[in-house]
Amino acid sequence: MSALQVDGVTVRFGEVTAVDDVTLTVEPGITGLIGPNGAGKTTLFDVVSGLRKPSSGRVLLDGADITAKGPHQRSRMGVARTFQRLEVFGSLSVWENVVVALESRRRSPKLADELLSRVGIAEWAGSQADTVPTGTARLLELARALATDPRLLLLDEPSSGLDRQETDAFGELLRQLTAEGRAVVLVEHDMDLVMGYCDSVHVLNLGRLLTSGTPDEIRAHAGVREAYLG
Ligand SMILES: Nc1ncnc2c1ncn2[C@@H]1O[C@H](COP(=O)(O)OP(=O)(O)OP(=O)(O)O)[C@@H](O)[C@H]1O
Repeated sequence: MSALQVDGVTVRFGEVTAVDDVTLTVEPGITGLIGPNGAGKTTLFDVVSGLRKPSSGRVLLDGADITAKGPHQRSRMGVARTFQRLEVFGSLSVWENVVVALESRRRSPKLADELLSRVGIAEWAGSQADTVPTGTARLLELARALATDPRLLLLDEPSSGLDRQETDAFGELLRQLTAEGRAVVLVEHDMDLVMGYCDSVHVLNLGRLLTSGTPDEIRAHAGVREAYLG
């Protein structure tokens, strides 16, 4: 059974159709969601995480229809998400940010150190969150998402702010997370990360699903090169 099914989802903002009858599945592993600016990637994440109700269509998590459920219910069901614009608590320390996320699930604060080590930012634990570099703040967002022990992890441009070496370490971390049975979906413009680490890729263009396939299939697809890869 697919971890996630998006079934005929359409989102309209007035005259603009941001997501246009998109049907796709996400299997356990790493899935890329790519496409030019304005293709509808973030809007689709909003629909999957429950922040936006689709104009039509359904969302299924492990086969169960969650379309009517709100973001908190989905979060409790195992959906976690990070944002393109960072959403950490700036006045709290890095460590406290993770503790807040753990406590929201009644999980032990003792897990915070382990999570910070896991994402590679343990040395920043005592720093105030709004003083750390962007790449570190992105990894903190990931640690906060992992604090909820998600089955489905939606990451919106997680590698921005990371250098090449950090991006590769990040890709390896994603592999470990999926080895634990989690499904990871990546909205990402860094094609080395997408092509190097994704098991499958969906391409959106102007709100529609252009194609889906393995990284090699996507690279070879003439329409994708024209619309996006250049
Ligand atoms: N709240 C909104 N109100 C009106 N239009 C919106 C809103 N949110 C998104 N849109 C429009 O919907 C379309 C899809 O936007 P979306 O942000 O989902 O694209 P994206 O693929 O995530 O782009 P990017 O790579 O630039 O983040 C765009 O035309 C955008 O202008």
